[in-house]
Amino acid sequence: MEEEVAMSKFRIGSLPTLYYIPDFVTHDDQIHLLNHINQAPLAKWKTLKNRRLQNWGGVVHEKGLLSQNLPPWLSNLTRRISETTGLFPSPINHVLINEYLPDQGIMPHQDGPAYFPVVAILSLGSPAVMDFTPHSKLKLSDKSNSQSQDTCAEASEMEAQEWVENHYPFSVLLMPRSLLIFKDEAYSDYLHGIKDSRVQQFHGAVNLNDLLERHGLDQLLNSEKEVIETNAGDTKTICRSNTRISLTCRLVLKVHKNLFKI
Ligand SMILES: O=C(O)CCC(=O)C(=O)O
Ligand SMILES: [Fe+2]
Repeated sequence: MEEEVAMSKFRIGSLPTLYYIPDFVTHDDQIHLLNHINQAPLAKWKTLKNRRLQNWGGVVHEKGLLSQNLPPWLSNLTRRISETTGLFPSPINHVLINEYLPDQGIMPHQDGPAYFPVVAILSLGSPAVMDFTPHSKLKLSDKSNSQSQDTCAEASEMEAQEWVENHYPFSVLLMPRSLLIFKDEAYSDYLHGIKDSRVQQFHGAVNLNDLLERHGLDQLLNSEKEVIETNAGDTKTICRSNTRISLTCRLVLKVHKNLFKI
């Protein structure tokens, strides 16, 4: 609970479990991290259809993590994330590094069941807009399965309707060097994804007011040349011109020591 109080100043939007920490790492830290990521052997990259990724900490299976120690340049970062947020019950042991070219993104998805339901994502390079979409299908079928046939059908339908009415899609503007954290409801009731387009709109982003309060629009526009305002302030877009690198830091509670080198 104490940690949630410490984190409360970083809460964004209407969900109690979504946090955004601007400038979590310095410009020098960003260069240092990017150097390590870019110096990794080519074989460390796994190329998917619409992005490349590096997997650190071991292999995640349904039954847990076949763990490998994180290198110090990553464990220094994950230790800081744990200490600052106080939201991880034991040290973060897995980091996925995603690389996106300006027209690449990630499909709406929910993170796998092997992870403890808290995720911290550090953004580096180009900004991006992350969209959160209520996960209604699963939620509704969960509810209808758990109710006993006819007697509860009506109550269940009302509950489902209420659930839909209380869950809205929203987006978050992920600026370079920021840390996004989401857990519990934001983790389980929403899919998250990034559109695979170079131009992304962010005028409805739930952290926009915080960013504007902190930087002012002029500074935001000037500091990141990819952030653009058009139409007399109505439409705000980013136009990604560089690579974005994200570090998704998570915890797998069930760990098997990996005896084999991978
Ligand atoms: O790149 C990001 O910001 C999101 C990555 C993500 O959702 C994941 O690795 O599961
Ligand atoms: Fe994810």
